[in-house]
Amino acid sequence: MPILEVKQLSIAFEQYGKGLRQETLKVIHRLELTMNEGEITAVVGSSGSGKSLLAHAILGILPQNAKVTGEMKYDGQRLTPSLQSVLRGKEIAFIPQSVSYLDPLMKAGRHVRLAVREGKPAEEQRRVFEQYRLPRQAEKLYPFQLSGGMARRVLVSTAVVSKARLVIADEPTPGLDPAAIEETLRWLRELKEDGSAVLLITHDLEAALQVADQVAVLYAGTSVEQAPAADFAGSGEALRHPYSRALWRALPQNDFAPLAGTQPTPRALPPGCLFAPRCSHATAACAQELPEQRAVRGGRVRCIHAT
Ligand SMILES: Nc1ncnc2c1ncn2[C@@H]1O[C@H](COP(=O)(O)OP(=O)(O)OP(=O)(O)O)[C@@H](O)[C@H]1O
Ligand code: NI
Repeated sequence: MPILEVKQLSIAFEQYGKGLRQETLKVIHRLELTMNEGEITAVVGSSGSGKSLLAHAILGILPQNAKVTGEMKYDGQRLTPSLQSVLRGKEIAFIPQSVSYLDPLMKAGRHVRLAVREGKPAEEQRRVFEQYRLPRQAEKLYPFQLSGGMARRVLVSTAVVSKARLVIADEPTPGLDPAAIEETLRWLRELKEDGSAVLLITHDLEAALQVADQVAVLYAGTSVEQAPAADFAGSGEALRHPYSRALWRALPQNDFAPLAGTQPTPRALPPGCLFAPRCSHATAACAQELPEQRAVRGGRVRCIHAT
């Protein structure tokens, strides 16, 4: 049984537009994701594709003005707001995109001790600090006194001591040098070896493929494909969606060929398939309606032409 299933997730924001008229901005459209126990699932997509909103929806930390529809299941149970609040920070751990999620008034050691679920908090915290090469004195430091590298280690330590079954890491490698990226990916692999399922959110497909078992590709607020990581190979012939193939081909070790055009914004979405305006295979039928995501060759794809 999957540890997490997201089906037909849609998110809209009620907000005030020009002239204080209320408007509804649809940003996530029928997004789907399945995660298996003990696997690393990468969610890749460019800026604004909906990666962080997906994470926040799973955790139940979307802003008040977000309207959410669709279905999420954790370990076979409906992921309701009350279940989310029970699991959050415990069975489901979050390594946020920004260190600013650390409570500015809480010392690093206490932050980690509060997440300990098994064993003695003080002992576990010291053990994990050693494991992640955090100096003993760091436990007494406030977030603003930590270096960027130390703060990342504190965030990972917090996830590790919680022994979470599901760890969601939002963009854990932005702007890091190659050694720091390697290190962060190693931490994620260790979490997996310790039995956690890891959701790795990143715009860096190359980094994702170093650790992921499955890859979900997002575009303009929807999922276009979920595929085994092994399908990202050769010229991308095993992939099912033209956008996943384009992402793969754009990598430096492949054709390095950028895709022309830009991702549409929520205010200017095309009708039908959201990728159609940039797709060389698009036909008139593509503009009819947003295709459903369906099973094709051991993966899932949202494209009427995929075979
Ligand atoms: N609170 C909000 N109100 C209105 N629109 C929002 C809100 N939060 C996010 N959005 C919009 O939803 C879309 C998806 O945003 P999201 O933060 O999930 O993207 P992302 O894939 O995480 O991007 P990045 O790689 O830059 O972190 C974007 O178009 C964004 O502008
Ligand atoms: Ni984000």
